[in-house]
Amino acid sequence: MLSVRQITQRFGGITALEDVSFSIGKDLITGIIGPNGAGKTTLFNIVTGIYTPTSGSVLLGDKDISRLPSEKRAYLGMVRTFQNIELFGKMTVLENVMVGLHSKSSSGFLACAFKMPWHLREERRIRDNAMRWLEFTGIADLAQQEAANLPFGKGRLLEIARALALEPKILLMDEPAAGLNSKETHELSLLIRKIREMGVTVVLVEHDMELVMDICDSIVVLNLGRKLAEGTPREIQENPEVVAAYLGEE
Ligand SMILES: Nc1ncnc2c1ncn2[C@@H]1O[C@H](COP(=O)(O)OP(=O)(O)OP(=O)(O)O)[C@@H](O)[C@H]1O
Repeated sequence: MLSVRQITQRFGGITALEDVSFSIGKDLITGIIGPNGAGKTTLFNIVTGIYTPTSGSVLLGDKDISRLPSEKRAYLGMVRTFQNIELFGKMTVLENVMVGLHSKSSSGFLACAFKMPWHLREERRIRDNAMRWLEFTGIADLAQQEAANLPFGKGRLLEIARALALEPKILLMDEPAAGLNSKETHELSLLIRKIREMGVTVVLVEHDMELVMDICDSIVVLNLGRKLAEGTPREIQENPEVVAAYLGEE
């Protein structure tokens, strides 16, 4: 469904990625891992449209999206979450999810300004829909709290709720477990599985090896800008080259 073909990325004299190719299976959870400096963030930024690769392409189905900006990729069903949570602090938790839905709303400015009946109906529909995603991620009880007051782990769940409200086909997550304690990480693993069961393809860049091995159906390992291995968690754990790359890091 999503594939990268022969991606090379250079920054001046540094080659961050060289000739990286792989495909991501529909309705699966795919993890991208690798030691520090392997090129994971660079690859994530290319897939999500922040960087245009020096060469190579990103395909969604048959469509070459390598040069599409992030917001256009969102229209095609690719939505991302950030490692540094980006929420509207002054708004409530519920409003944070509603904001994303308003951008998809059909209700125009005048209808909104004059509070026309169809606008109010639309507003209620958006509110109910946003609430549904707060329930899905387990934070409905916090709907009326200011987002700035949320504990870190709940903020991460809110960011996931907001991304899901856009009804992505592919959810790309940048280190979703970063900063979470072990209980929160366990809850996150259950949530990511639930997202897959809903028929959403999940791609994550993640340092937490336990989480990756637990939830991923497929793993791509990068090392020094190249693809070192690709396979099931078991195949990756048993791959001597992968083990050596990680040991070399210590
Ligand atoms: N904007 C940039 N300009 C110059 N060099 C860069 C840039 N971004 C990344 N690099 C270099 O590219 C290489 C890969 O970096 P990248 O951040 O993608 O690795 P990573 O696997 O995400 O690492 P980490 O696990 O430490 O976050 C590194 O050598 C890095 O210094």
